[in-house]
Amino acid sequence: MLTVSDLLTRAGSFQLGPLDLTVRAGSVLVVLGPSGAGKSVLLDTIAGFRTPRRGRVRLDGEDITGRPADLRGIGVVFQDAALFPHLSVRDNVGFAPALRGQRRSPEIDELLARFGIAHLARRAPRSLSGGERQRVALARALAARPAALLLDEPLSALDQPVREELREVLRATLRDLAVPAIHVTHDRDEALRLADDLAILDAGTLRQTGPADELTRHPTDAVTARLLGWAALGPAREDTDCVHVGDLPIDPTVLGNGAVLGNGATRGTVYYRPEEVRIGGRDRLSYHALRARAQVVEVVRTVPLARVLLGTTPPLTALVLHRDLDDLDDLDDLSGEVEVTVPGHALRIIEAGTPPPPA
Ligand SMILES: Nc1ncnc2c1ncn2[C@@H]1O[C@H](COP(=O)(O)OP(=O)(O)OP(=O)(O)O)[C@@H](O)[C@H]1O
Repeated sequence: MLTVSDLLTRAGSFQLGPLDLTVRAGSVLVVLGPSGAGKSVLLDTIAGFRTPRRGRVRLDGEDITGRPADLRGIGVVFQDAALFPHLSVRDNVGFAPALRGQRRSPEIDELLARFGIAHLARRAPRSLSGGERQRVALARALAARPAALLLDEPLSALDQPVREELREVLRATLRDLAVPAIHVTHDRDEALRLADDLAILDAGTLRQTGPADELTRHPTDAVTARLLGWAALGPAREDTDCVHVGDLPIDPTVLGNGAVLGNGATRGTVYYRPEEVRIGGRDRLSYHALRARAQVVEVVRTVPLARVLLGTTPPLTALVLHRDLDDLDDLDDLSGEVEVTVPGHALRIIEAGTPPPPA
C-alpha cells in the first residue's frame, strides 16, 4: 500500500496540497485533472525527484520520504519513454532482471508477450514507433518488480486506436500483477477505464477522492462533476413542492442527494448528465425527475455521439447515439416540439461554495 499524508510541495509559485492519498495494494488510483493541476508535481514528489515542504510518503508502512528516488522501489513511466538507446528491446526489458542476476528470467518473455512486443525483441529503440516504445517502457518498468508504479500520462502521445488498445493491456496487466499504481491523466475516458479509485486534482487541490464508480454517480463538488461529464444546468430555486431551475421543474425527492437539499442547499447548482437526457418521449414507463417539452435548436452530428441542443430555459444538451437519433423522425423538423425527460439519477444538486469552473 502506498500512502501520502499531509503532503505539501512547491514548484515556483505553484503549491500542491496539503493532501492525503491512499493507493490500496493491487489497485489503480487515477489522478484526473486539467493541464497545470499539479499531476506531474505530485508524481515527482512521490517518486523522490522533488522534496516536499511537508508531509510523508509511505510504502507498505515504511516511511520513504527522505529516501533517494533510485532506492524507493517505485517504477515511473512518463509520456515519452526514455529507453536505453544502445540496448535492444529485450535488453531494455531485461535490464532490471539482469541486475538481479536473472538474465534469462521467463518473466522477460512473459512481459514481451503481454505487451505484444516479442517480435520486436532484437530491435533498437530508435527503430520503434511511439506506441511500441511505450509498450517497451511499461514492460521494462514492470520487469523491475516495483513495489508501486507511477504512470505520468504514458498513453497521451499515442493516437486513438493505439491508445485504446494499450490502455486495455495496461489495465489487465496491472490487475494481474497486482501492482499498486497511480496513473495521472487529463482524459476522462482513460481515467474511467483504468481506475479503481479516483482523485480529482485542480489547481494543486484535491477536490474529491473515492471509488471511481461512486465519484461518477455522486459528485459532490463542481470541478469533479464537470471533469466526470456532468453539465451545469443552473442555480436551483426551491418552490413549495419542487425545485426550479429557470423554467424547468424538478422533483426534489429524486435529485440524488436529497439529504443535502434538506440543508437548504437549494442555493446550489443543479448538474445533469447530457448522455442521460432522453428526447422523443420514449421510456414512458420509467420515472423521470425532469420533464418538459422543447424545440430542438441544433443537432451536431459529432462522433460517436450526436449533440442535440434543446430550447428549454435554461437550455439542455442531450448526447444521443446516432442510431437513436435516426429513430426520431421529429428531429428532422426543427420547428416541432419533442418531449424531454431526465431520470433522477442523472440530476445532482451541488452546494454553493464550489462554483462551476469556466466551460
Ligand atoms: N520547476 C518549476 N518552476 C516553476 N513552476 C513549476 C515548475 N514545475 C511545475 N511548475 C508549475 O506547477 C504547475 C503544475 O505543473 P504540473 O506539470 O504538475 O501540471 P500537470 O497537471 O502535470 O499538467 P499537464 O497535464 O499539462 O502535464 C504548473 O503551473 C507549472 O507551471
